[in-house]
Amino acid sequence: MNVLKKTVNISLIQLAGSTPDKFANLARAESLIAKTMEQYPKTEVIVLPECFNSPYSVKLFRKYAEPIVLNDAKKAPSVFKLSQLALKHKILLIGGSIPEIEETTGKVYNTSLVFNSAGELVGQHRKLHLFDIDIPNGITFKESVTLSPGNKITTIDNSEQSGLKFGLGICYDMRFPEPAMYSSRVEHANCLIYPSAFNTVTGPLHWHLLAKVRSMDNQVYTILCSPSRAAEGLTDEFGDPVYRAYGHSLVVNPKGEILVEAGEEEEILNCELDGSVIDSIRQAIPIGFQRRFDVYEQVKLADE
Ligand SMILES: O=C(O)CCC(=O)C(=O)O
Repeated sequence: MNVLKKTVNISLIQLAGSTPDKFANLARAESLIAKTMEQYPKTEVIVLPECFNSPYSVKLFRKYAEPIVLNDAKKAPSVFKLSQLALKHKILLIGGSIPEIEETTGKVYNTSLVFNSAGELVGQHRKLHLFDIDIPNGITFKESVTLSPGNKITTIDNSEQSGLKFGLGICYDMRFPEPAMYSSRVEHANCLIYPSAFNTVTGPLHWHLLAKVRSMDNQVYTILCSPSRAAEGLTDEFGDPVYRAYGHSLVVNPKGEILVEAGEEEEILNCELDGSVIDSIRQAIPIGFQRRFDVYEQVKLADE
């Protein structure tokens, strides 16, 4: 079932990599959202990148973390700002992700917040799969040093307003086909959205492939939004190299074709998602109902 009955105008903001000043990062997001609305006034949905308000560093996530409380600019300035911006511009805002602290447990999560055009929080996703990898002579990263994983698959239904019903994941989550399939097949999402920040080692290897395969397997749109790439050789307050995101934010259609793609600099992308493309590819290549769950019973997720 495809609930995307109209076209949706969507913009992705490939924001400059976050500085150590949280309020400067929020102000940057605010001004780029305003610029997007000026340049692309038909925009109904805006997507921001992973950790857009904080440096991407396991040593710093806790310092930048805020609780998810509404209407409290002091306690949760990023949450407040995202809500205000969604309301001001009357958009569905997929607010990248921010480090979240759960006050009752002291646990820190990498969390994506979604606000509707009334500025209401309509969904949130805690990164389900933490980015713990070790590629010799490539990159070592261990989010689990400070972050805890979320425990649920997130599908957000904004079909009444924008037409979008989307599976929401954060970066490394895109490597796992099961939640994407669950959102698309069981919950009938028409789009998968991943605020992300791949790097210069795994980006060239897998970024485009992953976006295309998630779209192709599920015959839905896939949207990846990254920060722009930081200059080479910068170090942070600990003397550690500043994380260099891959860039290349993009939108892939349900056929697996890239519709728009950014380079490595700060950039705004805009495109239209068209629900009829989902219907036509599903008719032409009907893998949705050709599945043989009678043969691979154990991986059955839902009947067509
Ligand atoms: O999966 C990858 O290669 C990169 C993932 C990542 O950078 C992240 O989850 O933040």
